[in-house]
Amino acid sequence: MIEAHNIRKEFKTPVVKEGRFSGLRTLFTREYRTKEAVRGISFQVEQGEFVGYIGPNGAGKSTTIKMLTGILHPTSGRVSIGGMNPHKERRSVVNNLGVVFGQRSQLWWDLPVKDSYDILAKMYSVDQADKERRLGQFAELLDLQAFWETPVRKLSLGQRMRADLAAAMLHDPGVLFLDEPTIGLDVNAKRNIRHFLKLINEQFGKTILLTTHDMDDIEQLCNRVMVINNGELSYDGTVRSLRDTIGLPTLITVTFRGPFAIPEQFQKAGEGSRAVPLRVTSAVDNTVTIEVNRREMNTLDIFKELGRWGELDDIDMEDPDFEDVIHKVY
Ligand SMILES: Nc1ncnc2c1ncn2[C@@H]1O[C@H](COP(=O)(O)OP(=O)(O)OP(=O)(O)O)[C@@H](O)[C@H]1O
Repeated sequence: MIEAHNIRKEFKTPVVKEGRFSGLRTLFTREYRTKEAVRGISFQVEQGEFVGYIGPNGAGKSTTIKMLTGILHPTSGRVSIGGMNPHKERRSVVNNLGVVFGQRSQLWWDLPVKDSYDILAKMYSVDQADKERRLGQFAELLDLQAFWETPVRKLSLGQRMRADLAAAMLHDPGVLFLDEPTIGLDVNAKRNIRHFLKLINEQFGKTILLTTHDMDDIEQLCNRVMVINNGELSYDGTVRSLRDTIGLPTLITVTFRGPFAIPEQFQKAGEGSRAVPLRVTSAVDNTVTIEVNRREMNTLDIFKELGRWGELDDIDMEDPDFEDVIHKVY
């Protein structure tokens, strides 16, 4: 469906001169600096997948998306969407593509929301019946009626994002590229957008590539995540196995009823404590905090081990925050 085969992108930027008349000299300079923004990336996204594409600022995400949408031409390598080259067969590819940029709208700023849909329907040759049927559906799912007549510039950010999503879906594309669709939104608005995205992926079978800095978006929506770092793919797999690969510890807080004894090999700063999968990090009164690597010890064994220390009253387990996992990859 979406295919990138060893794509690279180099940008050549003029070297800015220092000193007096620097601007003028830069204008006539022949010196260029080459920046390799994407350094030979390959991946394949199948129909109906929901894939997260993440990486630190400047890693090359937008450059990749621009190559996939045909806005930029790869310096080398090959891209195809539904078997077509987005640069050469732009018209056909665009008909099957919806794009949402959280940072800017594709709607007409001064026009009422509904007028933008009229223009887009004409641009994509969507007939009247299809337009009305789809808008009816989106109006319900995204609650668009409340601001149907409002000029786009007067919409709240959450409303604007909902209006933009409907716009991207109006011509019923099979593939969606979403760039930060929840940026700046409050908890409720994020939840609504995520609910809609999940629905169009699961019920309508849309293939979605999502770029975001919000790790909750990734955890809640994506089956698969690709991490780009300094222009190269550093991970491509499930969110679950990314957690496992990184192997950050799960935090366990256990309260004992009555006396308990921590075996020496699990004690806080005990020599060799690094070698065991379970380490006590603090013990205050009857409450003990423990770090455990779940790759090395399963839940049942953890419970059995703790049961040997004393009579258990309460246990709380906290898996590592996905945000922390990602920091490890970056
Ligand atoms: N038109 C351009 N000309 C020169 N350099 C560019 C151009 N576009 C991007 N770059 C450079 O390429 C690198 C990758 O940029 P890109 O915008 O793809 O990163 P990103 O992962 O999308 O970052 P962010 O999360 O900040 O949006 C950066 O170093 C950026 O400065």
